[in-house]
Amino acid sequence: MPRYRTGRLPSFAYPRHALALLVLILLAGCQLQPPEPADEDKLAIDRMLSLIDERLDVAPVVARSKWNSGAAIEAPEREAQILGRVADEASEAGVDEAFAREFFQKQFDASKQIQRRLHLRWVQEGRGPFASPPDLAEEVRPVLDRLTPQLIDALGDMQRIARVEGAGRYLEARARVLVQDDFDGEPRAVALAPLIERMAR
Ligand SMILES: O=C(O)C(=O)C[C@]1(C(=O)O)C=C[C@@H](O)C=C1
Repeated sequence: MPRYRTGRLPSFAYPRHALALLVLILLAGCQLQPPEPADEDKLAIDRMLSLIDERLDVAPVVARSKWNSGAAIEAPEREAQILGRVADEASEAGVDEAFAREFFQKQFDASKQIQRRLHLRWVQEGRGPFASPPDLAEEVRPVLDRLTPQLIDALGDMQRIARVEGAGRYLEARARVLVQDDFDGEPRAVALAPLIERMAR
């Protein structure tokens, strides 16, 4: 005897499968939407990145000044002077001193990378001196000094939002837009490393 399907099974079971499938799709959708920091935190990250960019932008000016004067790219006494100030101001602003020092050391390293690469390029080009480059002590270093307290302030914000989910991912994506880098992204990666290491993805 043929067994007849009653028709109950499809009308009962398929809607349940469809519902389960819908729930799975919705859950997958939730997983595909990575968490994003709040607008206020995004603004703080953008400000930090713009300051890093501004600081890196001074490196070619330093390079031109040193090209003319023949001064060494590495200036350890100047780094020590900045780091001393950074330590004082960071502790006043409630920023972890080791974090602030590491951050500024990486900004020096990124600047030196840019300066070395430019000098190498100018050697290869057989470049002569630049016409009236700015004075390092009188004109260029004061620009960097004005950025120092602003960067420390921004580091305080980064410390506060370091555990915000998605902050690190947002920072990395925005860095490609806000921090220019004419050297294969290497100096930029160096400058950003202390932040990327600490920010939750
Ligand atoms: O002031 C200089 O001589 C620079 O080259 C700039 C800078 C900096 O980024 O502040 C970079 C490298 C030096 O070792 C010291 C300081």
